[in-house]
This record gives sequence, structure tokens and C-alpha cells, in this order.
Amino acid sequence: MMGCLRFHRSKSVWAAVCVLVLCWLYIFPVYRMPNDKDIVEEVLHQGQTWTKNKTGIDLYRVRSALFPVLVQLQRDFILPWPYFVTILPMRLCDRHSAVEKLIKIMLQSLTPAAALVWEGMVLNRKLLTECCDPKRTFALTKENSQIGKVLWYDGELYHYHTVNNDTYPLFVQDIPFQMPLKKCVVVGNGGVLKNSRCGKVIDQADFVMRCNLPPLSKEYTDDVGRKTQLVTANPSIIEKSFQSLLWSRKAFVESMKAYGSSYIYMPAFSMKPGTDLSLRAYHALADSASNQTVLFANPDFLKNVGRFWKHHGVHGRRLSTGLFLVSLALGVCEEVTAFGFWPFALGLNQQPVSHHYYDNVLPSSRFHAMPEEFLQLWHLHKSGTLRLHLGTCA
Ligand SMILES: CC(=O)N[C@H]1[C@H]([C@H](O)[C@H](O)CO)O[C@](OP(=O)(O)OC[C@H]2O[C@@H](n3ccc(N)nc3=O)[C@H](O)[C@@H]2O)(C(=O)O)C[C@@H]1O
Repeated sequence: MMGCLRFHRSKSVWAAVCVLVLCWLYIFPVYRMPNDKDIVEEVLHQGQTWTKNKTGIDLYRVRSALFPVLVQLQRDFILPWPYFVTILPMRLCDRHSAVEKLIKIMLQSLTPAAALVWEGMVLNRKLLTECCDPKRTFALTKENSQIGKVLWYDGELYHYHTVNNDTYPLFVQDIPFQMPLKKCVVVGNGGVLKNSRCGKVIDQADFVMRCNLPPLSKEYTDDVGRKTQLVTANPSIIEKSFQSLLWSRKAFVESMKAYGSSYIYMPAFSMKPGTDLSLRAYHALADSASNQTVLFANPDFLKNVGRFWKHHGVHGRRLSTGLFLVSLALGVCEEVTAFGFWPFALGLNQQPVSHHYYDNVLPSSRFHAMPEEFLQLWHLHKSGTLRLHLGTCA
């Protein structure tokens, strides 16, 4: 009799555990990265339609706007639910993400569109509040990095640089943009831009950001435009294309003329070998009386943006330059459109597409997780926070 009772009791315990596990998996499903074909199909299915979600964009800029909404949603949706659905999962894991996921599930059962907007809002709020404060911190300035400040390299474990009499004078006085910038475009280097004829549209933006000193010669401008207000320069480019500026600076200074009077954004304090290369690039431009301004990326900003996206499922060792720039743009611009982000071998017409619009040198998959990054950009596109332009501009 006792044995039978124990058997029944253990059976119901197991049943309860199973129900709990199923609930858990429903709320926190195991993540599976869709393959390239699924992504192409989803993009084709959604098409190029896009509805701007002003709230989503504003939330990057107006911190206070979201909190009343969040509090209201929590009050209306979370509190009336029983303890084991709301508080328990929160106790067991990160409280905020549990609340956010629950709200999303509830919204999803009401209207999928609302769930999407919610997801975008959550991403935005986190980017703004938990993370990075791009407006004040994206570049090293005399205001935010005084002599003696220790800069920990964001791409190294134990290296740091203490701002000193040699480096401090190279920093701009303060963040030089007139913020908020109005319409911004971030141009990735993806092969989707080839034959896109998007140059005109890109050049109509108020502020254009580009990655890694990309070629802007005549053969490409119809597709990618010419206008550049900010361009990043990986120190590796100085090393590989300009022999570390050890012999001649002329070719470098000449090639930089393609970017007009733009800001040159360099991650000088990300990897140790990049520091000297970046400082050399700075001096080469300064000595040639160039009208360009070198901005050194703030390693704390890069680290925080990297952490933020890691929490959202981007697992590469390092974010790609493009995602750093998009994160920056969302913090400093009223409207953001991204071109040239398509890290897949097949285009939207299901035909092979080269990796870059100018060559087919593939990225190092040891460092970056570009397809995962693309999914995040796609989420932001779907939630109306930024516009991801993938097709042609005919
Ligand atoms: C071989 C290699 O190291 N390639 C790296 C190159 C290389 O260092 C520079 O081009 C300089 O030569 O730089 C990277 O990237 P890259 O310069 O190729 O591209 C800039 C940004 O565009 C987006 N992109 C690019 C190609 C593509 N098919 N789809 C895309 O979405 C990405 O967001 C990307 O960041 C980099 O810095 O991120 C990352 C690449 O891994």
C-alpha cells in the first residue's frame, strides 16, 4: 500500500517537473540560428515594406519616454498573473529579460505586430540605458578622457593605455557632432550593393557613415554614392595597404582624399598593435594639413556595445564594424537607414552574390558572427527602428 502511494507520488512529481520544463521551454525556447536559405526566404516573404516606428527610434534618444510605458505594461500585464508564471521565472533568471519575454508572449497571443514593436522597444531601451550612451562616449575626447585615465583595450585581456602627454593632445575637445543628426545612412560593404544604383539615395542623406575606407572610385559611385561624413579605418588596413606607414605616407594621404572632410574613426585602443598604426595615421594626416578629423574610438563604448549585442545572441568574438556603426547611428541620429548589410552567399534573387561590392574576400568567421548580426538588424527593421535597404534603388 505504502509502496503504491510512493509510486503514485513520484509519478505526479515527475509529471509536475515535465510540465514545468515544458513551460520553461515555451518561455525560453532553445535558440536555433536559421540557415541562410530560411533567412533569404523570410526577407523575401516580408518584402521591402517598412513602417517607421517613431517611438522605437525616439527611445534611443529620449530615455525617459520608455519608462512610464514599461511601468504601465508591467502593472497591466504582469501583476494580475499568478506568482508561478511571473515572479518564479524572474527569480530563476535575469529579472528584466524574464519580464520582457513574458510581455512579448502575452502580446504575441494578442497581436504579433505589437509583440514585434515591443521587442524593438526592449532592444532600444537596453541599448540606451544598460549600455552605451553613444552621444557622450563613442569617441575619446579631452572632456571624457583626461591625462592619467586608464583605457583598457577592448580587444585584449590585460593591456591598457594610460592617457599621457603624447596621446591627450590628439583627442578632439568634445564630441563634434551637432546632435541629433537628422537622416543618417550606414553603408556596409556587402556585395548586395553591386548594381544596386543606390548611390543617389545614399548621397541624399544628411550624414553618411562608411566602413573600413571602402573604395569610392567612379565605377562604384552609382551604387554606393560618394558622400562620407564618417569612415572607419581598421589599423589592419594601414598595415596591409600602406606598409604600416613606415616608408611613405603619400599614397595614404592621397587615397584619403576620397572621403572629403570626413571624420576618420579609428579603434586605436582595441588591440595593442593597432595603437602605433593609428597614431601614425593621425600624424600623417595632420602633417599633410588634411581637413579630416581623426576620432579615436572609445574602447569602453566598443566593449559595452559588444556586451549588449552578446546578450542579444550575437556570439562572435568581436562585433563587425558595421554593427558598431549602426549602434552609434541609432544613438545619434533621428532616422537610420542601412545599406550593404547582407552577409550571405545568395542574394535575394537566389543568385550568388560577392561578399563585398568591390571584391570577394570573405570575412574571418573566427572573429565575427555576421549572420547573427544580420538577424538583429532584421529585428530592428521589422520593428520599425531602422530601415534595412536590401534591394535596388531603381
Ligand atoms: C579578411 C578580413 O579580415 N575581413 C574583415 C574586414 C577587413 O578587416 C576590412 O575590410 C579591411 O580590409 O573588416 C570587417 O568587415 P568589412 O570591411 O568586410 O565590411 C564592413 C561591414 O559591412 C557589413 N557587411 C559586409 C559584407 C557583407 N557581405 N555583409 C555585411 O553585412 C558588416 O557589418 C561589416 O562590418 C569589419 O571590420 O567588420 C570584417 C572582416 O572580417
